Amino acid sequence: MIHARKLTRRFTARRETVDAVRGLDLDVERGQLVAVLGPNGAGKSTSLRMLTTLLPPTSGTATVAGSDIRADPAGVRARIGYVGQRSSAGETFRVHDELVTQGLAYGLSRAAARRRAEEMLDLLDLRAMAKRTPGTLSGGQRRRLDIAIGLVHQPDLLFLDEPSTGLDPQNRANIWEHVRRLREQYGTTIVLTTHYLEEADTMAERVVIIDSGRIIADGTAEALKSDLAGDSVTVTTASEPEALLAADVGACFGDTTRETTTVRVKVKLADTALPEFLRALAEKDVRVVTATSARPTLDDVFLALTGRSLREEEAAA
Ligand SMILES: Nc1ncnc2c1ncn2[C@@H]1O[C@H](COP(=O)(O)OP(=O)(O)OP(=O)(O)O)[C@@H](O)[C@H]1O
Repeated sequence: MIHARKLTRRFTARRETVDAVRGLDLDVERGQLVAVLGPNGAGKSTSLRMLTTLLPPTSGTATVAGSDIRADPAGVRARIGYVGQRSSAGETFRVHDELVTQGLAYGLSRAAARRRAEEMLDLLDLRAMAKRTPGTLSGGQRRRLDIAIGLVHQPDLLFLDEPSTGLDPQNRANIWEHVRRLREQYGTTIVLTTHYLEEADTMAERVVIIDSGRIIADGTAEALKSDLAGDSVTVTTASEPEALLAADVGACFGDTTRETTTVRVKVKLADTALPEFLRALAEKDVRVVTATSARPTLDDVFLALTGRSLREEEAAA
């Protein structure tokens, strides 16, 4: 569905240049649900805008839904849907009429546009709002309308730029529910950007992490977490000298850090490492007060790769 090679985009504004995307190589197969994750300014939107032909690349090539983004942008646009960060719905038409109008704009016959509008009202649970104007919809409903508009021409591939940003947790979950339904019913390939680590982790089958215009990790959330971050086991000891001893023992298991009486060890699999570690500590007469194990998050993956916390950067932004 997508084959991008060395895509770059440089912006020049007021004599300042920004290399927003620096050599994007990406292959997405039909039917995949891919979440593109990264901090503010990482280049997510710019990448999507190049792949959707909204922005010409500075260099590089890409084939999207069978057409070259430079040689045949119209061919790309005919077969993809794109839902940007800003709402694409106007304010004057009612929801149903807006969907029909968008269908006509894509060249559907009036009958086909009506049929498709009906389908979209059901798929995105918008039927109760069919006669309302977009201005009267809630944030979540409006987002669903944007997605419905992006799907009117039945694209094989849908790009969603931060579909759940700005929504409360319940509406975010609801958007994901609809994204999943879309995939199950139509087999649509979906590429979306998100800031939400937990969403990318639990909802997408593939996570592409972008930082400073480059892909720094690509795989299933599980694989990224176990390959790049690993589990950890943490013990607190009864005294600081015992923690020093525990840190020595921990070093035999993996990278170990200590803070006063707390010792944290990175391990491959915490479930088996924790009892072994505790046995080794008992042999050295180290008195363990608490013992916990933790699975990594995608933030730990980002931290391992960049030395920065995505969560903290988002909070600061
Ligand atoms: N039209 C433009 N002119 C100049 N710089 C731009 C332009 N568009 C984007 N940039 C810069 O390119 C970089 C990447 O921006 P982009 O919007 O792709 O990031 P992003 O990962 O989507 O961020 P966010 O999560 O905040 O939407 C940023 O440094 C941004 O300021």
